[in-house]
Amino acid sequence: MATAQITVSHPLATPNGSHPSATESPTISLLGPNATAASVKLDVSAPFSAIRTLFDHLYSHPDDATELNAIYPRRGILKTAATIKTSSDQKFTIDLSPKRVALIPASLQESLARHGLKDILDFFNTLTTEYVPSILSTLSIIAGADLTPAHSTYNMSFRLCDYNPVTAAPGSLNGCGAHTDYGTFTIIFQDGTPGLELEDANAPGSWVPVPGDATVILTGWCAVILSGGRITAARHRVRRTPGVRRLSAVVFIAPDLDVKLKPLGGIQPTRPFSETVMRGDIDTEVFKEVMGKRWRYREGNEEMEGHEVGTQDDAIAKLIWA
Ligand SMILES: O=C(O)CCC(=O)C(=O)O
Ligand SMILES: [Fe+2]
Repeated sequence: MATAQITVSHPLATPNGSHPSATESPTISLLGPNATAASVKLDVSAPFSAIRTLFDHLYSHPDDATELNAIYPRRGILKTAATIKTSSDQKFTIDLSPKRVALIPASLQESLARHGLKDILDFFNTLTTEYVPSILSTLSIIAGADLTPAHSTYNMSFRLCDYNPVTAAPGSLNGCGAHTDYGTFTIIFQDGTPGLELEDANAPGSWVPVPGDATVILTGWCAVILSGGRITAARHRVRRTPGVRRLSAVVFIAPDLDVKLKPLGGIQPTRPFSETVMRGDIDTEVFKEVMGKRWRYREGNEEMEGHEVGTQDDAIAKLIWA
């Protein structure tokens, strides 16, 4: 296995949004004055032409899309709510994981392999074997406790996003509504098209654009909890430019499903967590279910009762903080 050298200089020593030059040593530069978001230089790039090919193939071959969706009948793999819903995120996604890939029938695997899937899966495999362990080690330094034992099963998912101009609301600027990812960390590859924005932690409601060619690591709620608040998580969103297509490839890494989400042993929390969290009542699986409902509502894939509508971050904040 290749070992990626990922080092982080002291967060405050790295100016906002600065990019390390080839000769400089940090290969990660933090996008803000804390550990919520970093722009990274990785020796792997996402195969965007294969990603475009796979989306276009599935749009023009509905039988293949139907067969692919059948491996996960509950919600499907290719999500296209934006073709009919104007208020949801105006994007299409392909949501995969190692478990789901294994369920794709061999004949469909072969056909999709030729239409981009092979290159895409090779990319995700390289990325996870070469980079995930070193990113976890780096985050462990910031957390002050070893995060790796809570990630022994590689609970991860792969998402391809197509912010396609042809949706129910072609003029809408809403590509992906404001949210904080639920897991430990997320790696986002972009096709060069801007749109991703981070909320300024010191000025909520104020959004900072990320350069369209940056590869970004964002931390999520599980990292916040396990690190006792030492790691904070960046809210982010994607704005569309009407008429412009944008593709992204995203890996979500979460703790193992049975990990109790509470500050890891030995960590003194930076602010008090709820009793529910401190008792260890919530494991990753339950947390994902709680958070997933609002997530799917925003993305147009699940309906909600009127009184339940609120931002997913408000609901999580209420659950985890004292
Ligand atoms: O497409 C992007 O750049 C980000 C997508 C995202 O934040 C997500 O799917 O959670
Ligand atoms: Fe996200």
